[in-house]
Amino acid sequence: MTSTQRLAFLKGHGTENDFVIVPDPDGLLDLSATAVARICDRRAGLGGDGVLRVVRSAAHPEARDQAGEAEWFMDYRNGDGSIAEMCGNGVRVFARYLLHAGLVEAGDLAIATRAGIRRVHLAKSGDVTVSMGRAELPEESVVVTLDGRSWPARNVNMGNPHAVAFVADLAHAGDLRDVPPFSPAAVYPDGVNIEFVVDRGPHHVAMRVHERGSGETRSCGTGACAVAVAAARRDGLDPAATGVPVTYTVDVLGGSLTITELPDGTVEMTGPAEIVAEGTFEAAWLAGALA
Ligand SMILES: N[C@@H](CCC[C@H](N)C(=O)O)C(=O)O
Repeated sequence: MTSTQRLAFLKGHGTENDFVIVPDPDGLLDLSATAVARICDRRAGLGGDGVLRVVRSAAHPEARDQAGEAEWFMDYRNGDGSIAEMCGNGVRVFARYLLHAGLVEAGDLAIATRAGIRRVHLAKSGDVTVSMGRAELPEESVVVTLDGRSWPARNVNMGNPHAVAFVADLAHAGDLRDVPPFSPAAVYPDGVNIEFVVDRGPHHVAMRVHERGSGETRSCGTGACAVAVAAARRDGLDPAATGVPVTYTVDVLGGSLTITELPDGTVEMTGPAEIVAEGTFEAAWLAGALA
């Protein structure tokens, strides 16, 4: 594809974690980190927490081995252009786009991601449910530091890395845009997403998040899953041990997600996904962004 061809985009969000969707079924677009960062720029670009490039699995070198199970690959990029393994809100919006574009039918479908296949239940409208795989909780304890204060945190991997810190007040997360928190680079050599969590009631928590590669966002789906599993273990609950599923409501700045951990260890996430606009990139601007 040359940069002078018309390139379509859509804009969508899931609990206000917003994405620019770029359909590129044949994988022809050379989307550099710089181009993604320019597209996600909220003043000089379209604006978004990240980009969802929609590519046929068979046309993407990282997804060819998943093509037998999942026709479409979610090539997710953070707002700074970096690549991440997985995006929970993104995969719901991705599925909603596939239906919107007539590329799939409502019902059950599989989507290829860098973290492996994710199975999605997609109704014609309303919430989308995704099976997010198993959470891994390495034993080592980690510490989250922000603006001179520190909290113990739980290391949770949902395909991508998270540090979950329970705090007394979400205001302790301060202004995450100005002062990014950090956690030990030895544990997280590729960076980490950091969640600050408070209790709201039984099986009900609220979080704020600083995302690797995107800064503070209004929601993070993988983060909400990590938070729910960390909260369950803290509360002495483990579905693998009891055979009883455990559900938490996780409030985020942009809404609410329902997270259920099943006895087989898999985590299901249910939440909204909306397409809000579609258009085409202005050719001259796109040529500059892709240069
Ligand atoms: N917002 C996402 C997570 C996106 C990736 C993350 N920033 C990372 O680098 O791991 C979600 O909804 O899960």
